Amino acid sequence: MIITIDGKSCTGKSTIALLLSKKINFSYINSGLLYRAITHEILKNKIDLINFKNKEEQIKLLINHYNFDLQKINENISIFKTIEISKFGTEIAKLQFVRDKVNDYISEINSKYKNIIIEGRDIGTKVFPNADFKFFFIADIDIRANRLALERNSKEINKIKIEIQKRDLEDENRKNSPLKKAISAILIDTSKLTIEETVNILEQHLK
Ligand SMILES: Nc1ncnc2c1ncn2[C@@H]1O[C@H](COP(=O)(O)OP(=O)(O)OP(=O)(O)O)[C@@H](O)[C@H]1O
Ligand SMILES: Nc1ccn([C@@H]2O[C@H](COP(=O)(O)O)[C@@H](O)[C@H]2O)c(=O)n1
Repeated sequence: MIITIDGKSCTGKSTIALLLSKKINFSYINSGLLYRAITHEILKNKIDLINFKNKEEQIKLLINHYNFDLQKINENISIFKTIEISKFGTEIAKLQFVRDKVNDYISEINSKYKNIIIEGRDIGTKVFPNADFKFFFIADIDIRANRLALERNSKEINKIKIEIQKRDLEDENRKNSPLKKAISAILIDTSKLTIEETVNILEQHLK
């Protein structure tokens, strides 16, 4: 069985996907982390991502030789969650060859597991349009900004709000696999829900 969770930034996709996967004993893929890992690799190789349009061939060459190491990625989540990687990750995710690299890897993992939860932006629309269950998360922007500020231990709520809004806008308006709700996806507004309540609601839908 394939369960997909897509939605806007900071709506709780990865938190809920991880907890639900443990509760119902499913495997779990956080596709955003894969985009972040590629972005980290590019920055590590000193490719300047400001105005990277003329560096696409260089990036393509690097990505061709890059192999995802899920264990290493999961051990270094905090490194991938920086503001810099969040910002450039959204730019890098616009490139179709990057999306192909991530989606090929997702397909490879999926082929090894019977039951899986995958979260991201285009999983229910593009990657697994025939998934068994699809969810789409939304939440009030102020609540999302407060949640991320809490996570980062920051008081810069307004700055964080602008950062999230910018990422949503870029994800929704890009040409390749834009963020949008699949028609068959169940809409979940996490604004007033606790983490536990959200997990329980999803579990109820699966019954
Ligand atoms: N229902 C909730 N109530 C309170 N806090 C929540 C809730 N859901 C998630 N959070 C918190 O909000 C923050 C963002 O959640 P999370 O990283 O899971 O979102 P996301 O949608 O995966 O974000 P992104 O796509 O940007 O990676 C986390 O600190 C998480 O603990
Ligand atoms: N399926 C996906 C998942 C993510 N992205 C892009 O990657 C960025 C980082 O993802 P997070 O979920 O970790 O925030 C995100 O802002 C998207 O631009 C994507 O395009 N498709």
